[in-house]
Amino acid sequence: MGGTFDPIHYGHLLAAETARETCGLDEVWFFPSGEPPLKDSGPQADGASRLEMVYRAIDFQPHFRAMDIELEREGTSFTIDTIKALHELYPDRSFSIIIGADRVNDLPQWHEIEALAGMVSFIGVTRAGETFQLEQLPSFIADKLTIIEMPLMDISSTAIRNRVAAGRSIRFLLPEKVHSFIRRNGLYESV
Ligand SMILES: Nc1ncnc2c1ncn2[C@@H]1O[C@H](COP(=O)(O)OP(=O)(O)OP(=O)(O)O)[C@@H](O)[C@H]1O
Ligand SMILES: O=C(O)c1ccc[n+]([C@@H]2O[C@H](COP(=O)([O-])O)[C@@H](O)[C@H]2O)c1
Repeated sequence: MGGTFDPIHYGHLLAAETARETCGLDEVWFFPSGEPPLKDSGPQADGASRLEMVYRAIDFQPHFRAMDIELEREGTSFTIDTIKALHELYPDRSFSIIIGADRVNDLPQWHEIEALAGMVSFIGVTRAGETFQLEQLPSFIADKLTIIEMPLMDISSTAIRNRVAAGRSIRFLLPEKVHSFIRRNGLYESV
């Protein structure tokens, strides 16, 4: 499960856990993007902080791992490059990409999407405020896509950053260990 994770929140964690359970995944690996593709602006927090927040969020979860694979790579963090690297490192594993409904809808715009669809399957998770536009997807994507439902959580990293900048509470939108890291380091206090 890739993401900007700026910061990671309970929407990400519940999507991952629901996908793991529903699709019988062995593990979920979280990889924060270095330079997210298709986003208008880059992350506000640096890569090391976003990775640290992921580590704190998944602490003690035996089926969750965090990877710095995209933070170590230069340039735009295209998923296909990550999957190629993971296939080299773990040739006996097969991979699924977990994405929310917003990302499912923009799959046709992903870099080298035909090749990517040949290498992975996609798990699309419901997201509050987003509707799947499945009829827009070419069959080579639709054939590799499983849609699953999670209890909807109307949480986004943008809303969390805006709340911090406005001096509002972000408690219970993300794990307490992430919350304390944000407060201690003064993250997101200005927009
Ligand atoms: N509340 C949520 N429910 C389901 N999926 C989510 C939710 N929030 C994020 N996702 C999914 O998690 C992945 C990573 O998302 P990302 O890190 O961009 O978070 P975000 O909350 O969308 O961030 P931002 O508000 O900064 O755009 C994406 O596939 C996204 O669709
Ligand atoms: O590879 C691509 O072209 C591509 C385009 C858009 C999004 N992604 C990946 O989808 C994941 C979620 O993206 P985002 O922007 O919602 O954080 C993250 O791992 C991105 O690198 C990948």
